[in-house]
Parts: sequence; C-alpha cells; structure tokens
Amino acid sequence: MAGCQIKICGLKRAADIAMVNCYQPDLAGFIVDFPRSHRSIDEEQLRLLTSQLDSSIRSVGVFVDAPAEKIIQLLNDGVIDMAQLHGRETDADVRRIQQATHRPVIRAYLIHERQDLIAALNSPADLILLDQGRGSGRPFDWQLVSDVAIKRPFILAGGLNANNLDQAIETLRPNAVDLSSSVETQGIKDPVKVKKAIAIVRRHNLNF
Ligand SMILES: O=C(O)c1ccccc1N[C@@H]1O[C@H](COP(=O)(O)O)[C@@H](O)[C@H]1O
Repeated sequence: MAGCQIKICGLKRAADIAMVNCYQPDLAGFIVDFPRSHRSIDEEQLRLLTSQLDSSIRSVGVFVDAPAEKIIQLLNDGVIDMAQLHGRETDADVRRIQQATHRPVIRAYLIHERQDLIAALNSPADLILLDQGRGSGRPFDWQLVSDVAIKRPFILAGGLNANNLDQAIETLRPNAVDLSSSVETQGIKDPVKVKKAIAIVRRHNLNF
C-alpha cells in the first residue's frame, strides 16, 4: 500500500491479536524476551500469537540485544516476517541477519541529536525507525528530522497519539508510524484507541 502505513506494537494477549485482525494495521509488533518491558513475551507466546495473526498483517519481532542466531531462526521458521533491532546491535549484526534470512531488518535509532539521524541515514538496514526510547510514550525533537533531509524510507515512533498523528504525517512524511503507549489503557491495548489511530492514518492515505 502506498502512503503511510501503521504498526501497532507491544501485542501480548490473544485478545490483542483478535483486535488487530479486526482493525487491520499494516504491521503488528511483538517485544520478545525483554522483561524490563511490561509488553515482553517469550518465544513460545510469540509463536502462538503470530500463528493467529491475519496473513495480511506483517509480524515484526522487536529485539533488544538478542543473539542474532535466535532472530535468524525465528525469521527462517516463518514465526515473524521482519525483525526490529532496538538495542546496541551493530551494522555487522544487521548484515548477518539480512544475509542469513533475506528478510527485512528494521534498525531503531534513538534520536537525541543531529548525529543520531546521520547514523540512521547510513544504516545498512532495510528500514530505519526513528524513536525517542523503548516504548517511552514520548516524542523526540521532530525539528531534527525537518532539518536533515531523510532520503530513505523511515518509520516514525515515539509518543505518537491521536492528537499528534496528523501533524506528524503531514510534516515529516514517514513511510509508517509506530504506536504503542498511546493505544493502551492501564498497560493493556485498548481497541477503541487502536481503531481511532488506524482511522486517522487511513484518512491520510485517501488524501495523498
Ligand atoms: O514498547 C516497549 O516496551 C519496547 C521495549 C523494547 C524495545 C522497544 C519497545 N517499544 C518500541 O517503542 C515504539 C513505540 O513507542 P511509544 O510507546 O509509542 O512511544 C515502537 O517502535 C516499539 O517497538
């Protein structure tokens, strides 16, 4: 689909899968083996949840400094369609996973200063993701993106919500937006908020 896609991240319950199967975001994200996050699931849960996901929605495993072998296995087993690296993974890690799987690798960059954007622009990843933190619910300084011409596809993340999605899409023109915190109520994905966020993004696609 052309225009802006939407990823709903941090799915962890069977009810979350039923919800996204109903509202149809483009991408569904799963935080794998990162117990510091309340959204973390283990490999067994990941296998079960992705097996229930509608085939039109691409599954993204989100990893923080996980062993490359484990990510490669999950991709090659078809458990996930794409891997998102959200820790201190190197360019060599990205290339190794790409070569071993021929699957898309998303590399997340935490944007605090201009130099972080320059690093992202030079990434060997198939897609770069610009974020403030790791599911922090806070945006980074978008002015940095406006200042540096981003001449490659990117996913925008960090503190996106129903109130700032329009502005984010209109001014930064991301290829996809990624939401987690703002579509939860008390730490659980909220169908009303998910439906609303997806509707906002789809409206933009009609206007492009
Ligand atoms: O959401 C988490 O807990 C998380 C843990 C480890 C790595 C990444 C994580 N989340 C990523 O954060 C953005 C969404 O951020 P926000 O909550 O909307 O501000 C998304 O890329 C998630 O993959």
